[in-house]
Amino acid sequence: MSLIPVEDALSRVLASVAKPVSIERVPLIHCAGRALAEDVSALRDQPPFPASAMDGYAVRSVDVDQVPTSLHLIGTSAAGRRFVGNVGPQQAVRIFTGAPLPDGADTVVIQEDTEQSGDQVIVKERPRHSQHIRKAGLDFAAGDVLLQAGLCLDARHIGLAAAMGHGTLPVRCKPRIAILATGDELVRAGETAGPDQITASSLPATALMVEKAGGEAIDLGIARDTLESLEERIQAARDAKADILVTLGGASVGEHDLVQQALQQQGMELGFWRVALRPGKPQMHGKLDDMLLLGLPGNPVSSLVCAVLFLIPAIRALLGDAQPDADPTEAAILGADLPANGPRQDYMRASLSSEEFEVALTHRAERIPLPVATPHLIQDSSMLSILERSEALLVRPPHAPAAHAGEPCRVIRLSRFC
Ligand SMILES: Nc1nc2c(c(=O)[nH]1)N[C@H]1C(S)=C(S)[C@@H](COP(=O)(O)OP(=O)(O)OC[C@H]3O[C@@H](n4cnc5c(N)ncnc54)[C@H](O)[C@@H]3O)O[C@H]1N2
Ligand code: MOO
Repeated sequence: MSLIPVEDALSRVLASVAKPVSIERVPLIHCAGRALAEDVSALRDQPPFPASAMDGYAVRSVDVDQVPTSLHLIGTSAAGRRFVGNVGPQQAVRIFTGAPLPDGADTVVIQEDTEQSGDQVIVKERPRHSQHIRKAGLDFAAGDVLLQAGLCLDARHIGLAAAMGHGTLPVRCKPRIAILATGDELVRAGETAGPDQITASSLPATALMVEKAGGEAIDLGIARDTLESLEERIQAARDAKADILVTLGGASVGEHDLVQQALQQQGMELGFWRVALRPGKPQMHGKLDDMLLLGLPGNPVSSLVCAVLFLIPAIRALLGDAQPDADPTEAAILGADLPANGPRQDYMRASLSSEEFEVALTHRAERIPLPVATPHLIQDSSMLSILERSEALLVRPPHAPAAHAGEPCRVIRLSRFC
């Protein structure tokens, strides 16, 4: 099978997501990071009544045209307990921030512009008509659609939803992503490794990316390099009703790379295997009944790159995102000279400098600041210490010509995914 371009691979992955996951109602405080499933409208006006924005006195503006003037205090309107009655000529009501404006009053005089003496208040400064009053519905009105389906909910959305009168929101269920590391050489994080062993570092790292994207990570542990061990864990993923099974490693061509064979024995329909990218060439895709299969390569940097390119968009599609294939790159300036690229799309680990270049765009007069992306000299896909020092992946298309420092380039910011 020849290498397929990254865009084709992504289209095939997304085409194999049949439909978004179902919807559940969740209390607001548990909605952080969840994907809103439906448009949500306000159940009431906010504020629901004309309200005072200041502590002071509610008056009729005609009574305070000439100042100083003395008004008769007839009661108090507090937040949560309104004054019942009407403000008549030469009358005032003591009012506090957030309290309903009494009938008859049209202006609030702030406390600092008055003097109170018994049941009289002397207004010393002439107020602007209707000052310090928030009209009913100033913020929003009942029926206004303020939260759109597809939003990834944060504290701002939750505060707004609460003010709109909601206690729960309809969100997409978390897509269930089973993650299976494979290899005789692997031990779990924290376990003592034998002399020929290493830690399955991409198991917790991938789980974190899944959770950040709004999925639920199901840790299937480590399968050994036997068909029996692999098939047992694949069955565990089916039993867990996983939407996606992600395998880590065993995707390449060696005798111990049995993942594809094990999946095929269970009935996998292979989508593609091997993509024209670096790192991550052995990436595999398929389906086992309704379960999407993503075989990520074993090298931990390769698995992270493939998770960014294929797994996260698949999770977004499951969450009902209308554009799961939205371009994740942004503009930057190259910080070093680079040779011409080969036939695979390259994702180079790069640091992003905080000093930003001012760049004149050819098609626009304005100048925009851009970060400088400097690729690390060593690009070994096993090296996590370099990945940790990389804020971005610098994307180089297949056969890109040699490039020079200062030229425009495209980068993927890793903080969006990791
Ligand atoms: N003859 C060829 N050899 C290799 C090719 C090839 O095309 N022809 N491709 C290379 C590339 S590119 C990659 S990437 C790797 C990936 O192959 P596999 O997916 O089969 O990965 P493994 O062989 O199982 O492991 C590779 C490497 O990564 C370590 N590993 C595995 N799982 C984890 C994990 N969960 N966390 C951390 N590290 C892991 C494993 O110990 C190996 O060191 O193949 C090349 N070879
Ligand atoms: O493509 Mo491999 O993923 O170069 O390391």
